[in-house]
Amino acid sequence: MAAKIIDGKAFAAKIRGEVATHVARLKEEHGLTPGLAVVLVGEDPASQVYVRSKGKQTVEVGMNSVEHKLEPDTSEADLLSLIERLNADPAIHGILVQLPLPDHLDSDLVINAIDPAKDVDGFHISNVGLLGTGQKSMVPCTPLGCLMMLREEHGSLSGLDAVVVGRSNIVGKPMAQLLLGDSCTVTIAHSRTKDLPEVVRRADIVVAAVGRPEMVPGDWIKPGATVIDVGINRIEGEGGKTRLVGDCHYESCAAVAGAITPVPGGVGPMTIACLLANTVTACCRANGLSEPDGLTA
Ligand SMILES: NC(=O)C1=CN([C@@H]2O[C@H](COP(=O)(O)OP(=O)(O)OC[C@H]3O[C@@H](n4cnc5c(N)ncnc54)[C@H](OP(=O)(O)O)[C@@H]3O)[C@@H](O)[C@H]2O)C=CC1
Ligand SMILES: Nc1nc(=O)c2c([nH]1)NC[C@@H]1CN(c3ccc(C(=O)N[C@@H](CCC(=O)O)C(=O)O)cc3)C=[N+]21
Repeated sequence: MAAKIIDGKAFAAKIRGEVATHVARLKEEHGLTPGLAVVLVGEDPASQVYVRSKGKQTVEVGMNSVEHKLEPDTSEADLLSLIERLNADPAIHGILVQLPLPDHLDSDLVINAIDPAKDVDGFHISNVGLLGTGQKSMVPCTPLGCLMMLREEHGSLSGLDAVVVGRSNIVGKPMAQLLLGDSCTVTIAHSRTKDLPEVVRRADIVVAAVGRPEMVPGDWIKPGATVIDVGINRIEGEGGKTRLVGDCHYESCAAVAGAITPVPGGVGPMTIACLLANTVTACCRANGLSEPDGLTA
C-alpha cells in the first residue's frame, strides 16, 4: 500500500486541545463559558450515537452542553419555539439541529429559524451566502474538517484539480466553495454526471460524499492523488456484525493514492472537532472578542 494514511482522529484531538485552551482563556479572562445546544427530534439510532458523542466531547473541552431530545411527532411550531428560546439565551452560543429531521418537518424552514450567528453547522442561508461570496461566516463542520486535512497535507491547494462527488447542501456544495476559495479548479459530480470514472481520474484531490458504500474503486484514482472519504456507511460484515465503510473502496484506493483518510478515524472525528471550534468562534464573535486563529477557514 502506497498511500499515506491521514489520521483524522489524531488531527481532531489536536484541534480539541486548541479549543480547550481557548475555552480556558475565555473563562479566566472574560468569565465566559461557550455553550452548545444540540436538538434531536426522534429516535434514529445513528443520530443518537452522534449526539451523545458531541455532548461528551463538548464537556471534555470545558464547554457547556445542552441536549434537547424531542418526540418524533413534535410539531413544527414547538420546534420553532424551542429554537426561538435558544436564539434568545445568552448562555447558548451554538445551536445544532440534528439532520435528517422527520418528514413532517420542513428542514429549510427550521434551519433558517436559527440565529445565523449561532448556526455552528453553517447551514443557514445567510451563512451559505456569506461563504459563497467569500465573506466571514460559520463554515459547515464536515467540509471545514476536510479542508483542514487537505491544507495540512498539501500546504497550498492553489491550481490543483479537485473533484467533489456529491452535491448535498451539507457536504458537497460547501466543500466545493471552500476548495474554490483555496483556488482549486473544482468539479462537482453527482448522480447524473457523465462518465464519473473519467472525471474522478483527472483529480489531484477527490472528496467522496455520496452515501454509497465503497463506490469509488482504486482504478478511478489518479496515482498520487489525495482521497478524502466522507462516507459513513454501516454494512453487514463477517459473522453478522455490522462494519463501518466509506464511499471509497479503501484497499484499492490506498494502493494508488498519495494520501487517504480512513473510515472510521478520518473525516468523522474532524467534523465533531470543527463543531467545537465553531462554537468557540461563535462565542468570541458574540462577545466582540478576537477569535482564535486556525480554527476556521
Ligand atoms: N463524516 C461525517 O462527518 C459525515 C458523513 N456524512 C456521510 O457522507 C455521505 C454523503 O452524505 P450527504 O452529502 O448528506 O448525502 P446526500 O444523500 O444528501 O447526497 C449524496 C450525493 O451523492 C450523489 N450520488 C448518489 N449516488 C451517486 C452515484 N451513483 N454517482 C454519483 N453521485 C451520486 C447524489 O447525487 P444527486 O444530487 O444527483 O442525487 C447526491 O448529490 C453519507 O455517507 C453520509 O453518511 C455526512 C455528513 C457528515
Ligand atoms: N445538523 C447536523 N450536523 C452534522 O454535522 C451532522 C448531522 N446533522 N447529521 C448526521 C451527520 C453525520 N455526522 C457525523 C459526525 C461524526 C461522525 C464520527 O465521528 N464518526 C466516527 C465513527 C463513529 C461510529 O463508530 O459510528 C469516525 O468516522 O471515526 C460521523 C458522522 C454529522 N452529521
